[in-house]
Amino acid sequence: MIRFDAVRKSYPNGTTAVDNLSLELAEGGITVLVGPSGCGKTTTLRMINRMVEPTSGTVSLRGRDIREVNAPELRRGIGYVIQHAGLFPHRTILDNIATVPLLLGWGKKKARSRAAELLELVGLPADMAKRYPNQLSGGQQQRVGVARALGADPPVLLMDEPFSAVDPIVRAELQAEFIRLQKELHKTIVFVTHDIDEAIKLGDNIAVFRTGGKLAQFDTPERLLADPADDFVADFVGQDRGIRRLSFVDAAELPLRDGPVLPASSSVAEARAADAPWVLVVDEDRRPLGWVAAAGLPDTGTLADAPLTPLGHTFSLVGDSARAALDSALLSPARLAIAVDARGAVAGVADAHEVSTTAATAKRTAETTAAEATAAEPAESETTAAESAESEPAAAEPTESEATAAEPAESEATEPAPAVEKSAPADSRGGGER
Ligand SMILES: Nc1ncnc2c1ncn2[C@@H]1O[C@H](COP(=O)(O)OP(=O)(O)OP(=O)(O)O)[C@@H](O)[C@H]1O
Repeated sequence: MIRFDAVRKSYPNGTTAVDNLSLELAEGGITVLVGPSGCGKTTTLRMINRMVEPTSGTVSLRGRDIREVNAPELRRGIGYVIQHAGLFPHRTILDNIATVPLLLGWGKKKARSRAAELLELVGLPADMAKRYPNQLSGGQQQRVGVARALGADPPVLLMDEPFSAVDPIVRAELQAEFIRLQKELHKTIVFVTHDIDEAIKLGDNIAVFRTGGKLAQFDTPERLLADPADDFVADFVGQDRGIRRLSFVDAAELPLRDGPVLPASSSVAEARAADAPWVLVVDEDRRPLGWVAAAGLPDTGTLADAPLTPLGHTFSLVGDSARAALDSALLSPARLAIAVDARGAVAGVADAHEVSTTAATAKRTAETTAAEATAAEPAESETTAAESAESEPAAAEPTESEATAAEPAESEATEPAPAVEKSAPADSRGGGER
């Protein structure tokens, strides 16, 4: 969908913002660009909608060199979301969202009805339509920013640290909402963040950049965690990557042991015979009721008479990850994770060590799957290469600073969506906000 071929961007002051970048971004997926401050993430993103022109190399969209497409036309198909949302302060929320449809000449009625749909799509109540941006919280404004970028239903969305300016709780909500939206919309999204946790949570693929604008690794989150290309990437993804990786291991792959698991009708003598510090007590359908400590067993009777300690969390063999199993083990009074099947019946137990040592096997699984997927991918389209070869050489373009300065925000249907008002410093280099 989006392809960088040997792309370089350097500035007259000698800074190389992006150095020899070759990268292919899949259609309909989220690619996250991540790395330390100043490593070239934003520059890379802005080269996709021609807010920044490469010094050399080629960026292509669906096989077409983007220099062949005039910038306004290109941007019509590319939504753009920035930190702080960059909303127009003197326009209502509805009119903010309707910006791009209006610029495209949809007519007020149709544009506003589309905006109302989008307001709902991003999870905001209809009565917010008439408010102004300063009457919304940061998280709500950010949702409006996303809605506005989706105005003309662009196939591509560029998002530059869209959730960085809100507190961690709102941020987690926005991320969850974003994942839900993407499941519905299947946009091709390029997402910039400096936060590796956010990258792992959201990315189908992650490009890790190092200072100097060099690509350090481009991989799925699973492979990034399992097999960092070098010390820089290993450091960047963090010391706890082993634990993070468990999120990508299906709980159904974990080895389980049988117990001790006993029905509440079992005798105390049977529980003692199990010779374990804790016994898991289940009902007649094997649904877990609680733990009983060997030390707390009554002298006689059944387990129904024994004092039960609450279970903590169980994990499901259907849909949960090994990470949920690890949490379950660590939070369990017996230090054992309880696996339940689709009916909620106990399938077995595992301790934290058993869960975490599956990482080694899981690593092989993830690698094999990735290798198989790569092998199965069709070769690059011949037509694409031919089309590029036949195309006219691109005309000389204004520099990005000229282009940005010269384009008044609301002048035409050609601004990157959303357009940035002249007064809004959020996305301007001189504004010092980023
Ligand atoms: N117009 C410019 N003139 C000179 N240098 C620039 C210009 N724009 C960006 N740079 C430099 O290029 C490098 C990459 O900048 P870029 O904004 O792409 O990094 P980033 O990874 O997005 O950083 P951050 O996470 O801090 O936003 C930085 O060193 C930056 O100072």
